[in-house]
Amino acid sequence: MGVKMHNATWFNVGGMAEVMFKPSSIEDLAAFVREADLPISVVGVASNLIIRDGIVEGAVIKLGREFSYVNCKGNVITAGCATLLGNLAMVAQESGISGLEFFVGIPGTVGGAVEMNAGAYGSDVASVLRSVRAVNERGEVCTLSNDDMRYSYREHGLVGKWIFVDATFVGTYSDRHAIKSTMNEFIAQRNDSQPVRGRTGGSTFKNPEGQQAWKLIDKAGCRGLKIGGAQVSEKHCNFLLNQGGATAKDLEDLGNEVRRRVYSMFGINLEWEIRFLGCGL
Ligand SMILES: Cc1cc2nc3c(=O)[nH]c(=O)nc-3n(C[C@H](O)[C@H](O)[C@H](O)COP(=O)(O)OP(=O)(O)OC[C@H]3O[C@@H](n4cnc5c(N)ncnc54)[C@H](O)[C@@H]3O)c2cc1C
Ligand SMILES: NC(=O)C1=CN([C@@H]2O[C@H](COP(=O)(O)OP(=O)(O)OC[C@H]3O[C@@H](n4cnc5c(N)ncnc54)[C@H](OP(=O)(O)O)[C@@H]3O)[C@@H](O)[C@H]2O)C=CC1
Ligand SMILES: C=C(O[C@H]1[C@H](O)[C@@H](CO)O[C@H](OP(=O)(O)OP(=O)(O)OC[C@H]2O[C@@H](n3ccc(=O)[nH]c3=O)[C@H](O)[C@@H]2O)[C@@H]1NC(C)=O)C(=O)O
Repeated sequence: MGVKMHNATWFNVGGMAEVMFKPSSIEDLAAFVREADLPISVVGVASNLIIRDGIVEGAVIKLGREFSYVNCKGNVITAGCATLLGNLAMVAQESGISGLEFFVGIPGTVGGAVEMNAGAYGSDVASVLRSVRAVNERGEVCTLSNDDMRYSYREHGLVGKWIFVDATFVGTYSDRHAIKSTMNEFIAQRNDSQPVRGRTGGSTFKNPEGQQAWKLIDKAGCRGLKIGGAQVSEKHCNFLLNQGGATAKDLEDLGNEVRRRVYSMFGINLEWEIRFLGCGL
């Protein structure tokens, strides 16, 4: 028994969740957290996640489509945490609100972006977030300000477990055509440099301070390296790909081999940006 997870992930790998819970409202979610006597994990659309090949113990929560909505009030935009970032960027553009263009092309949800402080092309969640509502581990609904999040590069400084349910962003009024053309530029740059149509998890490692991970990986001779069905992308060597039939173990082993080679050449420990869930077989 259990729920197969691989179809729900960008890498298309992963084993079974013991329990999957899809809340349809905040009350539903909060009650589940209060009452479930199980370890809890959360997934968005798993575009930054390797779910290992064995079991994810306890309950995996994935917000239902009821959490996928965008509301604009002036230059303030509130989005449910299941909203796809591309949809958020599109609504902001149609409403003439600038600042959220960088979300176009990041294939995750608002919840995943708030957790990861997702960013691209000189901006990130920390630059545009006003506040976020979340359910804490006691099942209470709390509002956290941008300052409360204590954001830094691809992480927040919150303590404990939080399930984000909606997020409020502030942009600036601008011309719709100008916003659209910025978005088109970002899409073109990304299509040129990243394997966006592959089964991938985006950047595998954070860029070490003052360095670009891909250059270290390239110099360490890892471009195109393969383990099983997993391969370091030829196009962007900080991206891993499932080229067909890869297991989560192939991807994790390949990432660790890249880290080993980069460490032995440069003495630099690459830090995984991709998150892991569950146990191996
Ligand atoms: C082709 C490609 C390009 C990418 N480009 C970028 C980029 O330019 N910039 C960038 O920053 N990232 C990029 N990514 C990575 C990824 O899309 C982002 O990190 C995204 O924000 C993850 O969202 P998700 O819904 O897929 O989260 P998941 O991968 O499902 O989860 C990521 C983390 O967030 C947690 N999480 C998810 N939802 C919630 C929630 N509601 N409450 C609490 N925690 C939650 C999970 O537990 C996990 O720890 C890229 C990925 C791909 C595949
Ligand atoms: N399945 C995936 O996550 C992957 C998708 N892709 C790419 O995504 C595209 C669609 O893939 P496919 O699996 O057929 O798509 P689906 O429509 O079946 O859904 C893909 C994922 O996105 C979520 N989702 C889709 N639309 C919305 C929405 N409007 N609001 C909130 N969440 C949404 C789904 O959540 P829900 O559970 O609510 O249906 C599911 O987790 C393709 O181009 C594919 O290449 C690539 C790799 C993996
Ligand atoms: C994809 C992610 O975010 C990305 C984000 O999209 C981009 C754009 O802002 O900048 C970071 O990548 P990055 O530093 O590798 O920048 P990119 O824009 O992808 O590449 C920079 C330049 O290097 C070139 N490049 C990159 C890889 C490679 O193998 N060869 C190459 O020539 C690209 O063509 C581009 O001209 C983020 N990654 C990290 C770890 O910070 C992610 O976090 O998952």
